Amino acid sequence: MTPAVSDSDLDAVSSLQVTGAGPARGLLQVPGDKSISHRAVLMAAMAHGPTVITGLSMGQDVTHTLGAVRQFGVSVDHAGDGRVRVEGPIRHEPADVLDHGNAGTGIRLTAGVCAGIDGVSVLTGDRFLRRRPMDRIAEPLRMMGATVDGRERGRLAPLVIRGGGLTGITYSPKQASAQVKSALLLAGLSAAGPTTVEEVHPTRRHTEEMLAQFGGRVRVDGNRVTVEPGDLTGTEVVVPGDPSQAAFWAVAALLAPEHGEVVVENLYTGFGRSDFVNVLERMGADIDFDLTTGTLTVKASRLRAVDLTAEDIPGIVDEVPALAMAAAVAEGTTVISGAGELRAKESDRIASTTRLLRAFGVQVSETEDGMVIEGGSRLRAGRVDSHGDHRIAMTAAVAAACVEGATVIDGWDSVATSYPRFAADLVRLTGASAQPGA
Ligand SMILES: O=C(O)C1=C[C@@H](OP(=O)(O)O)[C@@H](O)[C@H](O)C1
Ligand SMILES: C=C(OP(=O)(O)O)C(=O)O
Repeated sequence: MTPAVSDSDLDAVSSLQVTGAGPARGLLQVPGDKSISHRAVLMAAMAHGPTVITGLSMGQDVTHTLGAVRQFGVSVDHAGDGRVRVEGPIRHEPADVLDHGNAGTGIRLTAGVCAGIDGVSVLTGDRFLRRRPMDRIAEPLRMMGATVDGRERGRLAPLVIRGGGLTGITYSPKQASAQVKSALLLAGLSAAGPTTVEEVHPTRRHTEEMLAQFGGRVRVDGNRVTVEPGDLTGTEVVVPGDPSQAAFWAVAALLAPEHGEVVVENLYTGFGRSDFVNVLERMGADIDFDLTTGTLTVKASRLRAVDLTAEDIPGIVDEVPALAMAAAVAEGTTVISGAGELRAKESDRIASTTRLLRAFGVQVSETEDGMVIEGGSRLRAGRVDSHGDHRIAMTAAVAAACVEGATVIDGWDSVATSYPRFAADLVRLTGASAQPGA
């Protein structure tokens, strides 16, 4: 008999062993959206008057953002169930180093806030985050007038920012990156004159949407977004469920040809986050996303290969590992290209996804900006390393749940950055057993 799994015990294990039972079946709600949660906390900290946030992500990434805003002397009252009261505004430089853990969104957006503060801020993170490029925000923030330094000539964290006295700029980021856009818009709130970001490919619009909600003056015109300097006012924020987390359950319903059926409720329905639904539809999945309720319904289907190119990537940037696993069981060869940005995530996700698929017996080759996946595989249990990347670990877990035998996932503790209790949901929805791995 499988030992009882306590909900949170498995979050902290460094290796998780999953013994498969079949595809996912059932109804669930996923954690509050991580992107929206970071922004809600930062804008609440910048705003005048209290903000009450409900449904906040309880993952470590967002907990680090809450820790960061406390360093600015902002009051944070956390009820522990995703309900938080934050009362700003930030009035001075942080009292200590801002530790963002594993969170790229956390450090880059907070850097934008720090650039607007008259004082010095030091921002850092874990060994994975300290390897990720920061020049993408450092360069434009310098153009606005901040002093930004860091390791490797200001390219890597720890970053040291001396902010204040900014001037608005018009800037076109080289990458399609909502993080870069958001860092500049947050800095622009305290700049002299408007700040405009022009995107090559449109990216998620949470910052634009939430600035408006906090009373900021923001204009969106096609791929151009402009913020005018001004104060924010505290408000109420209800964070919907995270579509990127729902993607794992969609794939978990589809990895076996029969029996899978998952319903995920209360998801964010706005721009740029549910393109994985369209991709799975292109692959032949029986999938429906109700935009009025935010309910995603996925049923077992025979999948076919798909070509994913640079145009597709910004809308599925965090879902590629899960979609690649779906492609492994689809009929035909899937080609993913134009995905070079994936090399700058928590892990080099082109390399780590390729290794992940191979561990399950899939034939896959890595290219400079993507991968070629031979479909029609019968997945087999193996041993996988997450490389410190929650999305690799969660993709491995849903695949492991659908295959016979035991799979060990090393680096499982990375999952707590975005989805505490993922293992408990996995056990409930798939009938798989999960225990600490040896
Ligand atoms: O703005 C955001 O909340 C995010 C933007 C994306 O990163 P990039 O801006 O680097 O593409 C995404 O990968 C990340 O998980 C969250
Ligand atoms: C890339 C991600 O997040 P971040 O950049 O915030 O670390 C992610 O969650 O997949």
